[in-house]
Amino acid sequence: MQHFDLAVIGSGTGNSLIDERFADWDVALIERDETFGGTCLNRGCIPTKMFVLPADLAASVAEARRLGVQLEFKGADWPAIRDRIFGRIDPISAGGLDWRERSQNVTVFHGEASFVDASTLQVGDTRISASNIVIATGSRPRTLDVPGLAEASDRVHTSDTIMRIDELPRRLVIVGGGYIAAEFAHIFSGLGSEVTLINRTDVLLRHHDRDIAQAYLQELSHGPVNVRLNQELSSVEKSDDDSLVVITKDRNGIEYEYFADQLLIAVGRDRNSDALNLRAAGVDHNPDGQIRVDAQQRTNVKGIWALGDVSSDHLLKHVANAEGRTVQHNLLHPDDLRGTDHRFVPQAVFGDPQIASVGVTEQELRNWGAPYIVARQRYADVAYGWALEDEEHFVKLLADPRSMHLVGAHIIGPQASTLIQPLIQAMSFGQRVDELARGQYWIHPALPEVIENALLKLVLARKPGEIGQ
Ligand SMILES: Cc1cc2nc3c(=O)[nH]c(=O)nc-3n(C[C@H](O)[C@H](O)[C@H](O)COP(=O)(O)OP(=O)(O)OC[C@H]3O[C@@H](n4cnc5c(N)ncnc54)[C@H](O)[C@@H]3O)c2cc1C
Ligand SMILES: NC(=O)c1ccc[n+]([C@@H]2O[C@H](COP(=O)([O-])OP(=O)(O)OC[C@H]3O[C@@H](n4cnc5c(N)ncnc54)[C@H](O)[C@@H]3O)[C@@H](O)[C@H]2O)c1
Repeated sequence: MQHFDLAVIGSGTGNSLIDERFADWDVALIERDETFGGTCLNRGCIPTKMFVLPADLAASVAEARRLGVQLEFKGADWPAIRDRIFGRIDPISAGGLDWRERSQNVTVFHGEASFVDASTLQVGDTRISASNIVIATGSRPRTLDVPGLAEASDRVHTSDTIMRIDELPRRLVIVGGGYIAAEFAHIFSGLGSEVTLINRTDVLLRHHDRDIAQAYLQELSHGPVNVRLNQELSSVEKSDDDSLVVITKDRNGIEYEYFADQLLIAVGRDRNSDALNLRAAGVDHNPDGQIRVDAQQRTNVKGIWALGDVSSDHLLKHVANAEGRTVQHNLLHPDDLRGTDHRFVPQAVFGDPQIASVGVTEQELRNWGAPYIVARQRYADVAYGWALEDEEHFVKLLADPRSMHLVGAHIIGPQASTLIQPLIQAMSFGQRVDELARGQYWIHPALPEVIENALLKLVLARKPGEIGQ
């Protein structure tokens, strides 16, 4: 049996952690999928955002009209967009595998890894052992089990397959109300599909601050997407003209029918720990399959580490990357272990509108009974917002009135994912609201003035009894 210094399971973030500092380690990298490089590259963050940009351009026609510029949307060439995107991504994935297979010290195993014991893995017919094992197996789309879904599988998709379809569907039904539903609703409605989004509750983007989630729902409902709330998928049939008939039920048992060409299921993700035979290694996990790790990314079994979607509370690539850096450091410096900083994890939804957030929501602060001050700043009330003729969008900031540190920042509107960065920085480095607002220039009349003004409102919101240092 071949022995390695390190075995890494999963070629997403797992592959990135094997850098030149491991040049004198004998490493095994195991991947079960045909494509190399994991979710973000092949079927996640990167292709979705490459589709979002053309959708943004298509949607800008309506924006332009409001500003007196007559643009015309003549349609989207889906095959050309798809082939451009995957014509870029697929070679990166193939090139990554090729490069890895030629690495002197790394052996790539193609197959599904499972534990035989705490230091032994089975991959197909091959058995290997390793002094350290990193589990970086990610997550996969959750599927639903309703009648008719399997029979219609050629037109039922998850985020794994929807981006590769042959043509832009005339009618797309999306089931789900989270990140993936929001981003694909924008992509397909922007490019010209009739999109119906069905969610089982009355809240979309449920983990976001309630004001932001409500504003998003309002805007989506008044835009090109047909939003249907409080309905659950109950079955799928085919109509006489070969359309998909998506049948849902509300809480009173009333049935609804939607006709579609394609159906996208976006109801969350399951962690890829079920195939690993964790019991053989004694690795602890939660009932939902989330592998338990400490701040140093160690499982309960010495020498077994985990990172990314399979173990993290945050299913986000920047978090997987940060956890990967922790594992790298800790493998290389076993006497000087570091932890991953999960204090201020930002996230952005690249829908229309964009949403970005970091820190806690107002609802969380209320539930905890924590003191807070809040400021809301509309885009409409800063100069660049005038240029945008913006009416709906805003920044919402939450701070601790005693320390004047930000505890939450939530933005809905143009460039939200970029605007939020100075707030993440301030929270991470412990800058006070007043320092951030007045300790630097804010370019006039650029859009970040919406952040500056929100910060100034927070300064004014502090009552005399709440003066900090
Ligand atoms: C549509 C979509 C859009 C997204 N957009 C964003 C975004 O904009 N920003 C963001 O931060 N995050 C985004 N994410 C989330 C992000 O893609 C993930 O958080 C990230 O890719 C997780 O990385 P990972 O290394 O943990 O897992 P992965 O990249 O999924 O890698 C795990 C690998 O392990 C392999 N594997 C699993 N089990 C085994 C086994 N037993 N043996 C061998 N190999 C195995 C898998 O095949 C896979 O290749 C998005 C996700 C999706 C689905
Ligand atoms: N921009 C980004 O950073 C980005 C983009 C896409 C995905 N992601 C990551 O991927 C994760 C998964 O995304 P997601 O959108 O699949 O999950 P999600 O957890 O964000 O949303 C799942 C949605 O499905 C609904 N749902 C669950 N079960 C259902 C059922 N049986 N019937 C109908 N609806 C049901 C839920 O109410 C919820 O609205 C996200 O949590 C996020 O971390 C991030």
